[in-house]
Amino acid sequence: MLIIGIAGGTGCGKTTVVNQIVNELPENEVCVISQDSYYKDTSHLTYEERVKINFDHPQSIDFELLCQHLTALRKGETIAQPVYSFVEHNRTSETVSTAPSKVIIVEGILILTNPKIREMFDIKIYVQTDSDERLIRRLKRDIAERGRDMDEVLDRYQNTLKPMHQQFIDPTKEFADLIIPNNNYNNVAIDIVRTIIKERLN
Ligand SMILES: Nc1ncnc2c1ncn2[C@@H]1O[C@H](COP(=O)(O)OP(=O)(O)O)[C@@H](O)[C@H]1O
Ligand SMILES: O=c1ccn([C@@H]2O[C@H](COP(=O)(O)O)[C@@H](O)[C@H]2O)c(=O)[nH]1
Repeated sequence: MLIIGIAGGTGCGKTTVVNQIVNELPENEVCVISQDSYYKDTSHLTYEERVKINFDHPQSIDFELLCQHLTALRKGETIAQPVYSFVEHNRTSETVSTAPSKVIIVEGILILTNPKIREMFDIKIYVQTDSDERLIRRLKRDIAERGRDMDEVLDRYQNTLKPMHQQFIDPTKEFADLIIPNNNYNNVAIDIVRTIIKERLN
């Protein structure tokens, strides 16, 4: 089994990179775990209280559950991956049954901040995109797909995203085996990662 961790600031293109990598690979050989599925369950809070959570701080993530799930997958067990709702800012009651596979890709802004999770990765990748480009992408995506408006995205960017990125996310670059520059679509880097995975699948 090969476990690949893909980190990088919000909007850097992690999800897009993962989709590009996975696209041409056999479906049953690769599974994807998103850190977003492991935001802590905050059902005991009201929506107004949940909106105020700092979702860019490592404490917002249930790393214990993520660690349990990765350990289970490594042992060949199927897990029930939680499904997160960005609109509700909360875990839903649904889960997705995720079976172990030869390659597991874990992606998320904070996955390299946790030493136990970091140790589980065979390859650590950091997707690097300039902050202005990330902000533009995040604005467009969150308005189109996550039910936000411009003021909300910009307030969150100034108050939490930027300081948390500087304090927690950007420093994890030093743990990466590979840094993928992603201001533009980087097909060469995608091909390299795909080649590494294909070698493992053969
Ligand atoms: N290299 C790129 N160039 C331009 N837009 C991109 C690029 N990569 C991703 N995007 C777009 O930027 C937005 C954020 O990308 P996404 O993959 O969701 O980032 P992340 O998962 O890191 O937050 C999406 O709307 C996506 O289509
Ligand atoms: O309820 C939530 C939980 C998280 N966020 C924001 O999402 C990003 C992480 O997702 P990416 O796909 O990597 O962008 C993080 O910056 C949180 O601020 C949210 O808005 N609401």
